[in-house]
Amino acid sequence: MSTLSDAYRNHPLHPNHIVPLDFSAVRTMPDSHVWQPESCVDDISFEELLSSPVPVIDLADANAPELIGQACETWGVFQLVNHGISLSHIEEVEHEAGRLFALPTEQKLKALRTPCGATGYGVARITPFFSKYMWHEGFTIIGSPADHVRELWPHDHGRFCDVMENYQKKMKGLAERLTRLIFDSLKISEEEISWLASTNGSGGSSPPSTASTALQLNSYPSCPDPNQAMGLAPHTDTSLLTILHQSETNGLQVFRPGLGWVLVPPVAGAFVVNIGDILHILSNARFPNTLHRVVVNGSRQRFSVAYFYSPPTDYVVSPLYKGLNSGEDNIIPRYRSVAVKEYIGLKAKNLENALSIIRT
Ligand SMILES: C=C1C[C@]23C[C@@]1(O)CC[C@H]2[C@@]12CCC[C@@](C)(C(=O)O1)[C@H]2[C@@H]3C(=O)O
Ligand SMILES: O=C(O)CCC(=O)C(=O)O
Ligand SMILES: [Fe+2]
Repeated sequence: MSTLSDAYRNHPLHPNHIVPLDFSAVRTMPDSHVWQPESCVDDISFEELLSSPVPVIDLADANAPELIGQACETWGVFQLVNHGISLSHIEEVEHEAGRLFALPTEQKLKALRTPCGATGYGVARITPFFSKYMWHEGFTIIGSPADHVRELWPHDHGRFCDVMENYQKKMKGLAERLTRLIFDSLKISEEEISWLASTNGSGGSSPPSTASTALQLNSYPSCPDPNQAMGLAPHTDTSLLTILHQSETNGLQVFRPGLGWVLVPPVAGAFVVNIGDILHILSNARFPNTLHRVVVNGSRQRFSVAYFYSPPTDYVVSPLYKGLNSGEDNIIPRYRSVAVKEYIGLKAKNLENALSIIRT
């Protein structure tokens, strides 16, 4: 069975598209990082934001399944509170991420992602598609980060690894729970998603889930001219769904057609859940794959931690949603079937057109 790392191995990156800037040494904006003004600031006003906020859903609320279904359909993104993962666990992850990004640049470069690799320190994978660089550095983890982290802290890598591995386990449980709720709202049966582990909480032994998952630590250093910079350029996630925690500094914006860029305000302990391309395909385009970006700050460094959850890379994705009522049955599939690994390859070559290539 192939893995997420295998899926990226066939799409090597140019070395120029791996190494982040040494942000600690920068006092003025290098031209390589200056974006056209119109691509940076055109977010909606505070008043508009108040009248159209990204939904915040309490997972302990009896209506949560219905509210999640609605949010997926209208926004493709929502904030989740009362999800059962304690703030102290999240803060531990942020603390370790902060420790990593605070290392001197030459130290961080010891954990640099290789051109054919999927994990380690480096710029965002979408970098080659833009003529300017982003004000961002990242660290990607798939499973155990030990190989990279040993290079960073030869005598003291255990704590970082434990925290990240433990967090991935928690995220996986939450991702499975959300996936079940979401598929339920689409009237897609468990049999059609056999790759999803049956963690029914009854204590019985259950088959291991083979979902593809990755944890991405993001750092957006404070920037001498935030209006000219881009933290993370507009993109959709490839995943089925992404569960993100953002530190207390504003930065994440989602694009709402007809409205513009809408801030997703940080809520302590909340997760931002957003629909990725794979769920957009599975839902036969009923759920939008939310376009989002990150703007940066003039005085504060911002961190976020994103957990990407997808079916196994060999799984063939096709529109499973056939309508909620029998009258709607057999609605026309908007996309052809595509294996997860094939889709990753299409996106690695055509960031913006991957979905149109598989459109029927
Ligand atoms: C599983 C993954 C999704 C991701 C590529 C990756 O291998 C790990 C990094 C992820 C990330 C984070 C920043 C935005 C993004 C588009 C990118 O460039 O790297 C996503 C990728 C994705 O969703 O395709
Ligand atoms: O930093 C953020 O808030 C968003 C990060 C993101 O979009 C990603 O990692 O894909
Ligand atoms: Fe993203």
